[in-house]
Amino acid sequence: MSLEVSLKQRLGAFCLDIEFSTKGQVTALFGPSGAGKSSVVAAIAGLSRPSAGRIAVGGRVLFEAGKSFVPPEARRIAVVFQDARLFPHMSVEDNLRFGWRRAAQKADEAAIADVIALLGLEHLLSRRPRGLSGGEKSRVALGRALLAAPDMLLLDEPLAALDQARREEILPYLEKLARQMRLPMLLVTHQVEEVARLADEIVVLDQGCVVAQGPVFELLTDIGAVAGVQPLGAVFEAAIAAHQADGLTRLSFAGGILYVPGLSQPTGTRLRVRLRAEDIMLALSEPSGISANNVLTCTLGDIRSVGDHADVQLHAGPTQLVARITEASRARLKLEKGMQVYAVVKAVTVARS
Ligand SMILES: Nc1ncnc2c1ncn2[C@@H]1O[C@H](COP(=O)(O)OP(=O)(O)OP(=O)(O)O)[C@@H](O)[C@H]1O
Repeated sequence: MSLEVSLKQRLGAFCLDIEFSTKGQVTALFGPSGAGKSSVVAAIAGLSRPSAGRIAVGGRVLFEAGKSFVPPEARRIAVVFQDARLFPHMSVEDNLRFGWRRAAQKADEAAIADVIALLGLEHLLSRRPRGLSGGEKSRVALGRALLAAPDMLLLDEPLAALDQARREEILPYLEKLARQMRLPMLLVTHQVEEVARLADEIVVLDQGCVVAQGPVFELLTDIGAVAGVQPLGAVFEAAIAAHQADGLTRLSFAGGILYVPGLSQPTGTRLRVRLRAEDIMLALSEPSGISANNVLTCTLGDIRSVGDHADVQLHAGPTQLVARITEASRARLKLEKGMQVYAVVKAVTVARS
């Protein structure tokens, strides 16, 4: 389903002038604090009225300046905020069922059971929000939003209020959501790791404007000054090729083979892999006698100097990677575009398919 956003809006001294469209299943709205991300969410949800522009979801026009303004309750858009905003006087189950009432639909018990199972809420149903952990509250808020049967889910920094441990607890649920539900999502975040794990497309905002947009696979390795989503690092799809006797799992991807500590999923499972720029070292000849499990043969692409380090694009077959090395190393290795190099990968992160 497509999301088309074009809007102009003055908020005090701040000017929002936004134009983007996406067909991604999960689109990340990324940018520094104060870039305008929440203001865009508010406009899409119908919580504010831009002075100019048009907003459409799946071709259905929700706002067109001077012509139409669909009120928030009729937009079929659910929003999950970082503070969960549960009803304190209702049990978890009643909070969840409230979604159905808002959507003015008859409760579909099978759908409710599915969402409860998806988000692992079975043992919390009779509890009140007050006693729940931050991660549990976020899961209930997600469940309530899903049960409103929206056309699109807006997630406004749903993990921002959580500590690292709670984030790790809820990220797998978001990954499952992204994989199992066909529901398009717009995820507001300023965490690259969340983008890398969840998103297909990114829209980068700065000072009220869109400064870059594109597929996650491209933008997270883009070393251009504007687009660069820091910290840089490649994200790409791989499949489990084999579980080896030495305990490692072999992954194959379009640019080669990677070995990771044993995974539990069966052979053939498709996964998303992240290789951070800082976790790649470069060598001019194929290294031997090293502890790293992964060495990829690559061709050098563009190189960009940033202070005392250089960001180097690498092509492993059709897969684009990026490495961050010191300027001193770049000079010593006399790196130039088109050279063949060996990328020694120090760490591989495996996320959802
Ligand atoms: N109603 C308003 N009146 C005046 N200024 C506003 C209003 N709403 C937002 N702003 C300003 O607009 C700018 C963008 O705010 P917004 O909350 O959209 O940014 P953000 O990218 O979501 O930031 P964060 O990541 O910190 O949540 C900020 O400078 C904010 O102070």
